[in-house]
Amino acid sequence: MMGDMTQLGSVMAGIMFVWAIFRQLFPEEFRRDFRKYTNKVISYIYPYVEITFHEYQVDGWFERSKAFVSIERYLSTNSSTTAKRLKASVVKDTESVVLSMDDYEEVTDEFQGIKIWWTSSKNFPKQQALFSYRGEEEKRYYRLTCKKEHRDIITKVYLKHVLDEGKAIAVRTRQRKLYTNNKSENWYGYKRTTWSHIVFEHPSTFDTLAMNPKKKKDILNDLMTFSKSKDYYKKVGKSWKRGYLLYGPPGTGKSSMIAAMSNLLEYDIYDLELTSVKDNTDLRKLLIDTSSKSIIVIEDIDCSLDLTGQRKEKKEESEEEDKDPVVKKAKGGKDKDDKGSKVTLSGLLNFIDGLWSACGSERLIVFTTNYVEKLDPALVRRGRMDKHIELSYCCYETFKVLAGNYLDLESHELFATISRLLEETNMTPADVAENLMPKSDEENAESCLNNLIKSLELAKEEARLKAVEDAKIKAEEEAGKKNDENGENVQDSDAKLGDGQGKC
Ligand SMILES: Nc1ncnc2c1ncn2[C@@H]1O[C@H](COP(=O)(O)OP(=O)(O)OP(=O)(O)O)[C@@H](O)[C@H]1O
Ligand SMILES: [Mg+2]
Repeated sequence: MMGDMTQLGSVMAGIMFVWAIFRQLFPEEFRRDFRKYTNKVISYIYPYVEITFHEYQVDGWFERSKAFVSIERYLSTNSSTTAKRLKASVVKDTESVVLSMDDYEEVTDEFQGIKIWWTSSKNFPKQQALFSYRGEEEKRYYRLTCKKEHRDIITKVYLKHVLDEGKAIAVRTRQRKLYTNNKSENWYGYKRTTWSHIVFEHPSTFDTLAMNPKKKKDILNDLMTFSKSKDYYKKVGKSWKRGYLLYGPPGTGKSSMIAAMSNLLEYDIYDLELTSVKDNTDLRKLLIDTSSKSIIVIEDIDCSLDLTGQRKEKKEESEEEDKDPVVKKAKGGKDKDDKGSKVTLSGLLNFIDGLWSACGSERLIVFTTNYVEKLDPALVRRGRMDKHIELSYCCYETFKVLAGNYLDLESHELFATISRLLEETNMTPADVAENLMPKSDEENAESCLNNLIKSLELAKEEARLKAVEDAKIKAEEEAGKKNDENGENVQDSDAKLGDGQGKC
């Protein structure tokens, strides 16, 4: 091929020379017709087909062409063994070095016995633009050359293979990211930066997550099934996404589970802080800027905004305010624009499953809350939040996983005492884990278990005292109410210790 190309180069140089003289002698119209016919003749005798892939497309000014990026990845494995001059670049935000062929290099590839030539090159701008976002830098491109008779197989089969393989390499080598949304007012500039990110490295996995094994298996199956169900979702006409609602007291493992999900499926995490989002339109922009294979998380959804079952009242209220400025003034005199976030419940519902939510695919949406009962039923209905997972106080099964993780223990004579105490009192997995962690070199597994027993006994005693205190207050209130009727104190019968309800 190189020999062929050199010969061809000399022929072309000759043609160019003749062309220069020709330009001087003949008028423009004549030259145009002549050029048309010469191109026809050259394409007839030139035995190759060339396809060019530019780095930036005309309509995708900021974004590198996806095809170009995939080809670059594909050739990075191929060219690093065959090209003589390579270009090394550290992929943005990762530590891996990617080798790609340098400009004006040529590598060959083989597909089903067909030889393909790839060259990398660049064009220089004809003139300097007055104003350009990317600067008027050179425009790089890859050019594929193959024999004319292989045109069909190359365009229909080989190119698909290159793009798919390039994408697969990107997935294999990428580092996962944890994104957070920037405040809406910081978005505008020459490039919209709706999300900022860091590399995501959280050690939580489904192995380290302590919970009822049956429940854990069920969640694992659900996630794995989801990740493999592209065709199924298409068949039933649903966009490929799934909503999870994680609820339970603080320290029961909701955030740890999100990290474990991300580690299991290798998805990025978009941690959405709703209070920083100006309005529903900005919420939609954020959604559009998320990628596939990701988990969109809204933590503590009950605290994020006032979304707690007041959809109708809020609508009526704001209609009333809009109609009557006096009412608005009376309600604090604030203009709507003065408020922090104007995201509404219906904006959030649309974010989850409105038309725009179908713009990406393979996405999980996860809400967490400590108070599930406070949420509007519309927000958590099946179809939006498909799976509701309760993470609860530590039970014996949960404790056994933690003892295995923290102390490498599968059994111990103290386990029976701990099991009984866990039934009698409520302690979060976070507190149990803290007690199981050795605090000095002198501590061993047994002393850690004893620390836990002491803490559980203390928690039990505290719960008992609190229950007595609550009962006393309640009785006094009841007595106050009934004082005029019969003057008797009502004995409280509701005082309960941690009764192990809602565990596992
Ligand atoms: N189920 C669990 N399995 C393993 N570790 C846990 C579990 N629950 C809590 N922990 C430990 O406690 C710490 C706090 O847990 P996590 O942040 O996941 O709780 P959370 O439910 O998200 O709490 P919050 O409601 O306050 O956000 C974790 O770093 C982890 O070490
Ligand atoms: Mg949390």
